[in-house]
Amino acid sequence: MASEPLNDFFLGALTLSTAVLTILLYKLTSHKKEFRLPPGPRGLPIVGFLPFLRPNLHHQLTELSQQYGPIYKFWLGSRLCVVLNSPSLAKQVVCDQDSVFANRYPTIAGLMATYGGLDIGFSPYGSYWRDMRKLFVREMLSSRNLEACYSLRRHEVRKTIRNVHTKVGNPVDIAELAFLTEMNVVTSMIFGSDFVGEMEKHRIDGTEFRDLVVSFGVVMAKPNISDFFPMLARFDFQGIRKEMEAMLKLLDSILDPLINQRVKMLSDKREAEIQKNEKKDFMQILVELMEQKDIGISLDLVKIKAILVDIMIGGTDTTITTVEWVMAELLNTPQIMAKVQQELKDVVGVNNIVEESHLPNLHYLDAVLKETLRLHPTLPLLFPKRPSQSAIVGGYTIPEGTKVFLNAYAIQRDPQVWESPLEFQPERFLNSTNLEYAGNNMNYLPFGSGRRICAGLPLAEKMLMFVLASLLHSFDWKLPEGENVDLSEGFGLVIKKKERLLAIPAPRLSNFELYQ
Ligand code: HEM
Repeated sequence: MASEPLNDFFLGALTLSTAVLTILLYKLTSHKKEFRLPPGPRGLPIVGFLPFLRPNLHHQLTELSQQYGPIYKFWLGSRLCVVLNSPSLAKQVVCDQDSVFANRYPTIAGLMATYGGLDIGFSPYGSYWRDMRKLFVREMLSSRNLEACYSLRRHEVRKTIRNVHTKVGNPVDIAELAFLTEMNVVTSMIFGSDFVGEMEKHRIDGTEFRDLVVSFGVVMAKPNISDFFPMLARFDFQGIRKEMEAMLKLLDSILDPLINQRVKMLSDKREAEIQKNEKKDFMQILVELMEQKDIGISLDLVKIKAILVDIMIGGTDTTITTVEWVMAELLNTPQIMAKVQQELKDVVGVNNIVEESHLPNLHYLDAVLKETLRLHPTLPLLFPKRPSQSAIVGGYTIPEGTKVFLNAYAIQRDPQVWESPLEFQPERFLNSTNLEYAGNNMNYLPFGSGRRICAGLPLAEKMLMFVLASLLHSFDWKLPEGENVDLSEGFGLVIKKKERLLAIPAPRLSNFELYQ
């Protein structure tokens, strides 16, 4: 945190922030009787707790709960933050007062990346968000549409299996493999099976596009001083706004021609070129929705791009990271890996390939995935919430506009909630009927809860299960000689493994044709 721009900005911030802080303190103390803020660590004048933040925020926030209790506060610059670390506090926010806490706290980079919060994830709670989310969940991710683009997912996953088969006996970087697979699956679901071909038509390089998607995630994860001191935002001390502007320009140059071509195809009514239902991609669904008047929202080019950002940036990194964590946990516990593979043998068979129709019967793999997301929630603090009015939580006042973190990481590893919480035990999910992803059980929140629960959940679950089942059914995996699995975490918005996981595949199926 203590980088050069910080030094520069401290001086400038001093004067401006003193005024803000004085007003805030006056407001709080002059209402002492009504306000009872949670306890919390003291910070420094002006900057608050900012200089003490460590890169792995969820670890630090979990440690602080041991000192200050399940609800505590701290200041980051002029911003009051409150952290909730227990299931009962979570319930008060995402069940009892969900509509009050349904607003987001978007960062400057996040807002820019989503064309000013025109997406689903960062748009403020209200009718626009409701219509966009409805369109996404009911129209794009309806069972019918997910079914309709199954052949696209299948095609890309089979390509990955063929690719891994060429690497048999050699170490494979699992995150890279998961990245290529997910990116191919996602881009083909969005743009159709010949995404690369379509891009080439418009002289766009596929690698450049993938690098751009990665860079979006990196820039969005950078701590931005302008987020803590909004008055300083126009100075853009760290150059994050500038970086984001350049990336958006590049993204526009890639997406605009692809979308415009589809719009033109539709308006020309060149039926022959428009894919039929059995292979409908998201672009086609979106441009068709643009023409419809009864969907509650008037879609345009920019809104379509904002939705695509949610899918490409929000959807891929979380999924890839989860695939890597599952493989790491399985390589670390060979007896659990053996059980997963036995199940695949029983359900799919060794003379067959995995189809999505097998997934509902893979109960043990499902439990492995759930247990992985318990120990390694990719967004451990979910998306911070912003109450639209002052609220009482745990007997304390949370003023309007506070940045509220719901610490799913702490809850999912809490010894008062989970037996042997640090052990990887998928069995705990096998016999429980109420530990689903739907966010109804406050002990388990990897996709969040309430009205702003992950909108991509049906697709995420399908893609994760399909990719994992295919990799584990087709190959045996082992670590390179002398290597152990390192389960430590890296830093970022999405919590990845610190060390890349390398694993060596060996064919598991006797029939060579199943790899073709
Ligand atoms: C392992 C995979 C994934 C995980 C763990 C995950 C997790 C999450 C979490 C924790 C949230 C915030 C919920 C909250 O604040 O209560 C969220 C929001 C969201 N996710 Fe996911 N996600 C995943 C995959 C996806 C995919 C594949 C998509 C899109 C295709 C997606 C789209 C979204 C959207 C649009 C939101 C914002 C919802 C709203 O604000 O209404 N996610 N996700």
